[in-house]
Amino acid sequence: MNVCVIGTGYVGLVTGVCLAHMGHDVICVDNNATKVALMQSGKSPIYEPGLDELMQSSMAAGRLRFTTDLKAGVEHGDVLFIAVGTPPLPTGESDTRYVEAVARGIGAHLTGDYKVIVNKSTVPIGSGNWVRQIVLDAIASQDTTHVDRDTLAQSFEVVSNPEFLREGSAVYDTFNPDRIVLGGSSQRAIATMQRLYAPLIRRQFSEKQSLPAIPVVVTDLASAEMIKYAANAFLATKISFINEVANICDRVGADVTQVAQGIGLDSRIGDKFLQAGIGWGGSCFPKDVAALIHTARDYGYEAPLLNAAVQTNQHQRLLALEKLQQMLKILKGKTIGLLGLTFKPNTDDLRDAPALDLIRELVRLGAKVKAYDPIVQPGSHAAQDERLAQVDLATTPMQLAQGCDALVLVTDWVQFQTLDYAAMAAVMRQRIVLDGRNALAPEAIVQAGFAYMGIGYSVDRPTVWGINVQPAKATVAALPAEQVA
Ligand SMILES: NC(=O)c1ccc[n+]([C@@H]2O[C@H](COP(=O)([O-])OP(=O)(O)OC[C@H]3O[C@@H](n4cnc5c(N)ncnc54)[C@H](O)[C@@H]3O)[C@@H](O)[C@H]2O)c1
Ligand SMILES: O=c1ccn([C@@H]2O[C@H](COP(=O)(O)OP(=O)(O)O[C@H]3O[C@H](CO)[C@@H](O)[C@H](O)[C@H]3O)[C@@H](O)[C@H]2O)c(=O)[nH]1
Repeated sequence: MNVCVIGTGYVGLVTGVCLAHMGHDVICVDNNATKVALMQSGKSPIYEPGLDELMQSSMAAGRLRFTTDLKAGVEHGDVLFIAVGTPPLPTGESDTRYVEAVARGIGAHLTGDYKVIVNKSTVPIGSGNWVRQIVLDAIASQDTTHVDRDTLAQSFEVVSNPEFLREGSAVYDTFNPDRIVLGGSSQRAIATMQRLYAPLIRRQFSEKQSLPAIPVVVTDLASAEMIKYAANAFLATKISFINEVANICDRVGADVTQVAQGIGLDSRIGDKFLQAGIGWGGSCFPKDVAALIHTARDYGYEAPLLNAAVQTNQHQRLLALEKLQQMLKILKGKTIGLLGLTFKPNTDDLRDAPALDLIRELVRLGAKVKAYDPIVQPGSHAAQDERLAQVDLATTPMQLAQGCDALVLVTDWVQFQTLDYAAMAAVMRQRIVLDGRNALAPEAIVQAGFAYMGIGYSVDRPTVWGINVQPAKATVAALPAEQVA
């Protein structure tokens, strides 16, 4: 089928590339000419494992093109995906101006051939009908000579098809979704979408044909839109829940990693998204939970559970600061080294990253902040972010450790598990590791000469400190087990 994807951020680009890999003929449109030129040269503007290779092979096969020309894209596509950003406004409400601009642009270029307009962006409940109206308004003001306006008005339908991919595993997630959600009232539009996704649903394009077909949820527009918000809100709440349990573990002397394992084995709970740490961030959870709370408020409902999930997260995101203060007391003049900056591993995305809150507060308290991130390297695009202006970016973990009073693991990049911590300890001023993701082996870190703190770890494990442990006791606790009498 002929497909047009408008907006080539994480979602648009990955959707376009994967649909091309499935055999469709895809044009991706973006209004950022620099980005389009980069993609035309076969390079992805985002860091996403596996994307470049797939992109280049589909381009070579002639099934994937990039342009700034919306008209060409609209004329080409039987299915037109809207995949532009919906960032948060200061009120928490979703900023839908980019979706609106694209819907207007589509309406201005419709040809009279049947097209399905797909809301792939995460949009407020009710946006499907709103997009339809914007397209109709644009048709009404279209300067058409070739097709009458009634024909144009009947030539399209709107479907909601929310996206559930995660950054860092976006390609894998697109080819292996847990479900596909299609919202709309037109049988023809839904059938078109099912035809589009048929190779994916039956996994016909890959070697994974023996796996069961991917479930397709067909529903109305509003329910499809709500499924997206409810999924993200549930996952964010689940993380806030385990973080709250971790904070209690810290106080009572239990180990949250063991607790997570213990509850996760209950199939009603499940073992995913139970990793306690310094809070959830990224381009989606914070903005989507805020948008759902805002929608609830618009309808006179306060959504107390969602508000509590956000509140717990706000506390969690500054927990590292609290723990550093417990250990180092005065942070003014101290040097803190951050291991990782991005909101999660395998992405260069800094949107709403917990590291940014931590940097802001450490700088405010007079600490010097250094950071090492495998992707956000000095000179990289991501490193230009003005919120990193006061951060001394290191090019190696050793360079990071030099002169630090403490290291904080902020992002659980897998390579941080196997750094030469003994060598790093040797060049530090004080030897403290605060593992903000519970990603390291505490015993190995202590053996390398560090005092180790996790999030929600038990004090009865001799090598680990909890938040309520006084420094004197903690010094003893950090010694190798045989020396703790
Ligand atoms: N990032 C994710 O992991 C993810 C996952 C699921 C859903 N979503 C949702 O998908 C949507 C897109 O998110 P993203 O992170 O890919 O966004 P993004 O901000 O990374 O990218 C948006 C792209 O749209 C382009 N654009 C803006 N206005 C345009 C216009 N008028 N015409 C053409 N192009 C235009 C921008 O240049 C940019 O390249 C959002 O609603 C988001 O909530 C994101
Ligand atoms: O057990 C966990 C799991 C995640 N996180 C944090 O939660 C945030 C989000 O992580 P993740 O969900 O893996 O990343 P995203 O790429 O933001 O993906 C989420 O947001 C996307 C955008 O809506 C959705 O499509 C995905 O389904 C949803 O998982 C990150 O800061 C993680 O560090 C934890 O703290 N503990």
